[in-house]
Amino acid sequence: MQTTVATKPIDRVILASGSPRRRELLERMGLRFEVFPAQVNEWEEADAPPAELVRHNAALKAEWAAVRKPQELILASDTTVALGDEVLNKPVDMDEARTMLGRLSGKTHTVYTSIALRCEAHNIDELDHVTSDVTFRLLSAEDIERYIQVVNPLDKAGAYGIQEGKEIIIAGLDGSLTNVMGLPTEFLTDLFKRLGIWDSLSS
Ligand SMILES: Cc1cn([C@H]2C[C@H](O)[C@@H](COP(=O)(O)OP(=O)(O)OP(=O)(O)O)O2)c(=O)[nH]c1=O
Repeated sequence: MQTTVATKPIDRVILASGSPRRRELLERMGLRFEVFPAQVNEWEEADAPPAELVRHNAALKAEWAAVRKPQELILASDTTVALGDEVLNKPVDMDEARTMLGRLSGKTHTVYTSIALRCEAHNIDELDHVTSDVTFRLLSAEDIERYIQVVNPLDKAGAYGIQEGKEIIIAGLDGSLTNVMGLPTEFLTDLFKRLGIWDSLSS
């Protein structure tokens, strides 16, 4: 005899991320959510195509959570910085952070953040990415030292956070600020509305 399992309505998001910025941005959106950080080995090659890299990593994180919580709506993301043809991920130490900030100095780079949304029970499987262009001020060695004293660069792609100490490093932004911080909230709002689940997540 076949048994059918009742499908649970979508009433919250499972954020498959350990990033405090993603949590904060989701809180600001006013949605019901729980945090369930995915434990995966991310693809981090410097010469990988950035769009493919962030999409691959978000899909990996979403998959990790979706197999463990097939009834839930899983949200996963990945952020990276692309300077020309090169991908700058999180620096491994302070020296690499200094080098990354020196390379970004006086230039415009592109920040890529992907969004993977999965719900096995409701057949939701969405994968996309958003880009923003960020221009750095011309930084002296003193500016870089001052910056890494006020901001921990080690847990951030490109060794900087646009949300912290931006007066030291940022000259301009073209695109979404929340995308640079790790979760493009405008894009996400539109996606939830398109899927018809915004009201059930926020009410
Ligand atoms: C460029 C930039 C990145 N970042 C952060 C966002 C991401 O948290 C981090 C990039 O690493 P990610 O691998 O995208 O995320 P994470 O490891 O912090 O969290 P998880 O994999 O569990 O979801 O860099 C900022 O906070 N501000 C910025 O301006």
